[in-house]
Amino acid sequence: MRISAPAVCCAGGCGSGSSFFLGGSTISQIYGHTGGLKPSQQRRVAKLYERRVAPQQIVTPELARQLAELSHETRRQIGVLVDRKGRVEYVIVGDAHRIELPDFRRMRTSPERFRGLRCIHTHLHAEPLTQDDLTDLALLRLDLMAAIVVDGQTGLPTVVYAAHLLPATAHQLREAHRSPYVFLEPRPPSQLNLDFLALISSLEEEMARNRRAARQAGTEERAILIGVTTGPLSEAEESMAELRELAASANIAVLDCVIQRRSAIDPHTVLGRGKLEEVLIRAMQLGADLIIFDRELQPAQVRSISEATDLKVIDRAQLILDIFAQRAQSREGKIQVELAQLRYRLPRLVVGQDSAFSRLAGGIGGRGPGETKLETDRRRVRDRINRLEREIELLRERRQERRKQRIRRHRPIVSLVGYTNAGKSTLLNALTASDVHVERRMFATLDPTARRLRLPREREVIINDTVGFIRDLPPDLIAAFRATLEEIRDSDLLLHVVDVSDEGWPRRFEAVERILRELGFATIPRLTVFNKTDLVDPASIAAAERQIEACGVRAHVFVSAIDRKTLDPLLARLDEALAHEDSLCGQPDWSAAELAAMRKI
Ligand SMILES: Nc1nc2c(ncn2[C@@H]2O[C@H](COP(=O)(O)OP(=O)(O)OP(=O)(O)O)[C@@H](O)[C@H]2O)c(=O)[nH]1
Ligand SMILES: [Mg+2]
Repeated sequence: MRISAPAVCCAGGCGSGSSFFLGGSTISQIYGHTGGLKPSQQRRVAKLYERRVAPQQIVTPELARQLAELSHETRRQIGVLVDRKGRVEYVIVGDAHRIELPDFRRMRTSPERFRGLRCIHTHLHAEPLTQDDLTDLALLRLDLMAAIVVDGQTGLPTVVYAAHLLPATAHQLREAHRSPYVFLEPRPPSQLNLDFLALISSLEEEMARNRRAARQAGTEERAILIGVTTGPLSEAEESMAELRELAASANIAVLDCVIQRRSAIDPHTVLGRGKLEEVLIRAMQLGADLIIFDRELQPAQVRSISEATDLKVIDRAQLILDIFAQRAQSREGKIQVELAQLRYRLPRLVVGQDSAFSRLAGGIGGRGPGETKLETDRRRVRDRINRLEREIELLRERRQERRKQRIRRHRPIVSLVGYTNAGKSTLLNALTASDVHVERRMFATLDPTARRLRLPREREVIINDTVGFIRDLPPDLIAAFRATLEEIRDSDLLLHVVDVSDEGWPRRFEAVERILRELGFATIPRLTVFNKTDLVDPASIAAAERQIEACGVRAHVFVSAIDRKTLDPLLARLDEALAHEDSLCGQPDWSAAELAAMRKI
């Protein structure tokens, strides 16, 4: 069995389905391959809509017999989808080997429930459930998949093969390679004495229990993270660890991480098709709400992956944008984030996916517009982008005015820059006895804060806290935050704060230097401030010192922002640097080749 594209059926049996009037006014649509059926056969197939099954039963012997007889006669598989009340909701005709289920994934179900439909269909060659049957069971989250074997001689049903899904926790999946399916013992239709309703409610209870257990305090959504790489596995793992941190910062519980190494990225599905199906089945078993890819997805890729699942699919850039959206406080911050989100999402608006607006209103989530709404949505997004750009331009001019005044007062400006979470705000607080918001999460700071700092030699400087950087910062975000980042441009000195307790610091250092270069700030003198020395042993500090000096960075200092005593050398260095700005010119303006060399350390 395979899931078909959203079913569009024409009346009268054109090969892709047909419609019938049964019992007066109701239209009963037969889905699938109806071409070539005699009108009398079509009528009998349509009559299947009138059958009822007791809710506790999987299938009645009568319905099984009718399905078998019709299949035998037409040499085609015939199937019905039955709801929890025992009503036949869909009738589908296939060919001798398969039938295609209508695609109803757009109708979302709660992640704590199955679809509320079981599929009962016939098999003409005595075959048990096929891999396609099982994949449909999982991807459509059906209550149950059953295949009635039709006797080739008599046309009567012999046995019923049936399977249902088994919810699991991430722990169970890791420990026991638990199969997602439970197969019932094959039995003749009259001996299927299982209370179907009781079974399905106990499975749904288990699913809800697992979800509650996976819900960590304060988390709102549950995700599976996917990394696909053509490079070294170690880099993919490091990047995945960062994606985990980002997810935590966005209040998302991570249920599982999957990394696949491939010789090439699949242009349609990113992962291989088989692997993608496996991930989707896993997501269903674990009760995930969304899948997050650790790379940028092209609009077409989002579309084709979304078509294979009713889970939400986002990429790393979108996750970062979501965090920014959750954090933005000031009017300017909010406008900048909204602009970045809209620019990012415009080419990615997909029919049936959440609209640009519902997402902004509701954070990560929601399903949205149909085809007709899409064009209106695109136009509205473009209009809004134009409005926001004008607003940002005004704010930018105001900012420039303020900066000019500051420069007129001749106070040197020092800006803290660095990777997110490096400790910039903590350092600002320690240096100026302020209480700027500090958090273990990434992107705690979005709005720049300026404070006055008095240096030992009575010199007063302005010190700026800025938004943290991250590897592969989404370009839309950089563009939108240009106004904020311009604050950095007028700095007399940059303090590049590096978290030395993070083993991956050289790569993070490199990412920040690269962004500074791209923003045109590489010529501003820089002092590298290794922070969090309280978390590492002296040997690691010495090793870091050797590494950085090997790269020609002489201007560096080691501190622990949570221990004021360690800040004196930094203050002295600042004083000295601002007294003779030339003393910092030893900081190289990194070329691409130097950055590559840095990376190999
Ligand atoms: N142990 C230790 N923790 C530190 C130190 N400096 C900062 N932290 C912690 O590191 C985390 C991040 O600190 P922040 O000051 O928010 O980092 P940031 O660079 O401003 O981060 P963003 O604003 O997100 O870019 C917080 O939990 C701090 O308490 C330090 O020297 N030692
Ligand atoms: Mg901060």
